[in-house]
Amino acid sequence: MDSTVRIIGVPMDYGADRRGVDMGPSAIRYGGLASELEDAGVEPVDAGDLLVPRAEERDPDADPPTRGTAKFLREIEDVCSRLADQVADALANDAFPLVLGGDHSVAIGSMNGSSRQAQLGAIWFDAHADLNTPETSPSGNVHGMPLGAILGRDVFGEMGWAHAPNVREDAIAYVGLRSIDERERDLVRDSEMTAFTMADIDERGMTAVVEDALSVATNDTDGVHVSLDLDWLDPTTAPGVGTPVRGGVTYREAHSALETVSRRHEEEGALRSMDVVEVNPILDERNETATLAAELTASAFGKRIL
Ligand SMILES: NC(=[NH2+])NCCC[C@H](N)C(=O)O
Ligand SMILES: [Mn+2]
Ligand SMILES: [Mn+2]
Repeated sequence: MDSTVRIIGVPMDYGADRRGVDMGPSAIRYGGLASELEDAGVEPVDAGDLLVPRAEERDPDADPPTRGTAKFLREIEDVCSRLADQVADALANDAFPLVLGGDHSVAIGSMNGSSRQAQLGAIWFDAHADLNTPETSPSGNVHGMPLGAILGRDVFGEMGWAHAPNVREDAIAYVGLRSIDERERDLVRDSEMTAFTMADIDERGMTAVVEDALSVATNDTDGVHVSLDLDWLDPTTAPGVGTPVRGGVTYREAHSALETVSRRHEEEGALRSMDVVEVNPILDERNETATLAAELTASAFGKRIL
């Protein structure tokens, strides 16, 4: 790959209950992101962090923390709208937008910006389906809703900052699902999305699964958004996440998955945008999860062992 990668940090934790994921962008940078990307042969340009007002500094009278059952939705709208502009600006300037979260609600902004001028497919590397809406969410946490938002489900359909009309359900593939809420299960089953669970990875191997996911996401689209939630990995390998789930992807499987993505990108220019989310330095051990996030990102951009 010969392109410029524009790094956009989003130090936001409004979408998650456990504090600390706002420090993810710094931790991933300290984990060696820029030099890893250089090793991958791309030129990283760091655009710095978006300004995210701290929860403690909000005017308590301005907006209640919970709107319906989506906590901090107004704050998330503010951040994601600005993020979408930044992502669109990067693409307009021939730079590849790489968004560092932050909790997974940042994906609403990344995918909105990335799909403004293009039909966008997506691969969702995650333990969770993130398909809730304020109506279905058991927690009210927006990091469990980004795909519900993008697809314009329930109230999100009326929210232009959330709903991304150029993202078709049938161009989205999950890889590594293993924790789905009760009401979400039917939503996933009844959707047109393709869901590869951990069981599929066990049976068929990571490479075959990711090849299929890429075929879903590139079918009749202009490019693919890769959303990498670090809780996709097993918590023994990636302990620094707020919602860990046992039985996740191994270190080597994860690299293999992103190497498969990069190979397809080299062949057909499949990748359009990416976000790396849910790294929580407070819960991490000596920054290993953030370092892993940096390494996996480099694999997606073509870093190879040999
Ligand atoms: N991006 C994440 N880590 N999402 C976790 C979501 C957990 C749960 N499904 C919820 O809606 O609250
Ligand atoms: Mn997750
Ligand atoms: Mn997620």
